[in-house]
Amino acid sequence: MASKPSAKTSPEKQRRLTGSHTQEGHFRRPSPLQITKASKSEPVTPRKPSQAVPQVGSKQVAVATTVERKLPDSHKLDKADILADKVASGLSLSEPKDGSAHLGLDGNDNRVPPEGSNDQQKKKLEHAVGSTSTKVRDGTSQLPNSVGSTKACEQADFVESGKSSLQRGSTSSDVSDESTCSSLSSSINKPHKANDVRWEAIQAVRAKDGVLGVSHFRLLKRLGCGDIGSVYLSELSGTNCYFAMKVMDKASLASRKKLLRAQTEREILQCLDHPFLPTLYSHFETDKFSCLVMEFCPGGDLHTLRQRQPGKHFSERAVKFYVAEVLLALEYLHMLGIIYRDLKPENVLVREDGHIMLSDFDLSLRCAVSPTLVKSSAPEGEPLRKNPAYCVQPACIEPSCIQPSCVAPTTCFSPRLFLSKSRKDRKPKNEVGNQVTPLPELIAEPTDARSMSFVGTHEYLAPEIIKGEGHGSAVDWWTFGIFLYELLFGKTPFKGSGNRATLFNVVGQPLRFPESPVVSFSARDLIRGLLVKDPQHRLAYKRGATEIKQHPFFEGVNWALIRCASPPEIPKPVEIEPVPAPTSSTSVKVGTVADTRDQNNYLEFDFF
Ligand SMILES: Nc1ncnc2c1ncn2[C@@H]1O[C@H](COP(=O)(O)OP(=O)(O)OP(=O)(O)O)[C@@H](O)[C@H]1O
Repeated sequence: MASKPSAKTSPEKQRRLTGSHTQEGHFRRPSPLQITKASKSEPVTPRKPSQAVPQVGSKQVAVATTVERKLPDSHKLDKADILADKVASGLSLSEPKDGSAHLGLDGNDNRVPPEGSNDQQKKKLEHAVGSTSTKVRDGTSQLPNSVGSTKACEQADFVESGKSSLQRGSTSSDVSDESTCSSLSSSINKPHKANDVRWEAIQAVRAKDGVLGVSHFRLLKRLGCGDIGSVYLSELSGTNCYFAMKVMDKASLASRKKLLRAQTEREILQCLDHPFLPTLYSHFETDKFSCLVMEFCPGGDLHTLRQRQPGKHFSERAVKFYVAEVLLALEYLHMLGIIYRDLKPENVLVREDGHIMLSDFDLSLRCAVSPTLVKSSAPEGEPLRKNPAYCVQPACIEPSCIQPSCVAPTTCFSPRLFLSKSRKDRKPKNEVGNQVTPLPELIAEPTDARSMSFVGTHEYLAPEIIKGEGHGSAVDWWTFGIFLYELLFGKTPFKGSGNRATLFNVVGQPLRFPESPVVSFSARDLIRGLLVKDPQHRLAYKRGATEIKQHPFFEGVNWALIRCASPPEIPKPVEIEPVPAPTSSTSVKVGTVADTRDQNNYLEFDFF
């Protein structure tokens, strides 16, 4: 008997929406800017359940349900928000020599006092905030064309009214701040996806019909809604292949000055070819919409999954798995010159096989990077290029690209590279025969990147972003530390009673650990290394992921084969009842995507 999954909206991102939070687990964290703007004109609407699950034939499709968090009814513009606006709009695009100068504030006002003198810190930050608000009111932005973004989920633009989920939105200044931007290849070339049945299905349609378009897809369910679009579970008609299709209303993007952001995301997605990053199968445009066809992740997001854990936190073993995969994804992104900037559990989706996929690249920063192989596994004296084992091309930095066959998945977490003393003479069980030499050490950190944008999510914002000092790739290592902390302890370390308090805490409060749950010394040590407020003294500042991978917390992780390790949890497949064959999937003349509705068990709207 087929069972329907409980129909809820997609993993929300409400942490991006502002408001006071009462209890952990009830609110999504917001981001200052979007909140600010949204709150001025309209109250934030709580999420509502999404449309019923469509029946898509007697297939098994795992569709994750999500945990809802209550949202505050309305949001107030607070000084921290104004600071956000100020930082977003009042800064020069040039690479900062001294970030404070860009704020137009006295340098001292912008500096945070040493930890411990919290009152003093507050006063100084208050001062900065005050100056900021004045600037904003005076409209003295140094960037005339910069636009503060409303990051709230403006779902009415895209989907039927009242059916959208609110999202914990990320803050962004929407400033094109790439000071050292490199152009990314736009070719869709994904050698690691060669045997993917979904590619084959798409190629078959292309071969048959010439081009792939929206009419080839059936939209089955809205999975979620972000700042720039809505994402739908879609089936490539008649193929049993499911995709996540992100649909963006071009007029809405243009009116909200978000075209650049959408373009950034598309260009980044086109570049990616990594097991823990999304595959972009196709991109097409209609008169009204821009559509991205991506891999569908049925397991929901890590935020939702965490809510379901006992004590609302993951076991340390599970955390090790998830953060290790995220680390590899970030490493790859940095190697491509992409600073992600929006790491949080909501953006980490769970694939059908339980492995993760980092999503949402519209806040990412592209920059120049020169990946360097600092240590080869080749015997001394042997030139690197004579060692065919490792490829240092950005497209395949992942050492697993040279390990195509994965014969012993359970060894992925067995001690291999970083053996403790007691184990050093012991041979790891089931050691994979073709991986006996140490992995090479590759540094792919875009250390020269600088941005002055205010992007992220309150609880995840790095101090240097809040202070407007200019930031680079180290922000990803800060957010990685917050992410690790949240997965382990079930909450973030600097969360205050409101957004403003949170920002003060991030900048001025020392890191503290709760007494429970008990976590290992190595986990706390890693967090301490990552949550260093001065980015230059932060772990991974210079050598990026390489430094983090060598931390004892990851002892035993087989980086090359982690994609074959057993995940902590595999999403349950949900059987969906069959539906009558549709007559047409995109022919209903309903105007816009905003008119999307559930009809004949699948969603239809007019794309043209
Ligand atoms: N590949 C996917 N598989 C399953 N669900 C997805 C996928 N991609 C996105 N979603 C769902 O859709 C929601 C919105 O997607 P997405 O994050 O891409 O929108 P966005 O406009 O970029 O949002 P943001 O406000 O974060 O910029 C996500 O929260 C997630 O629940």
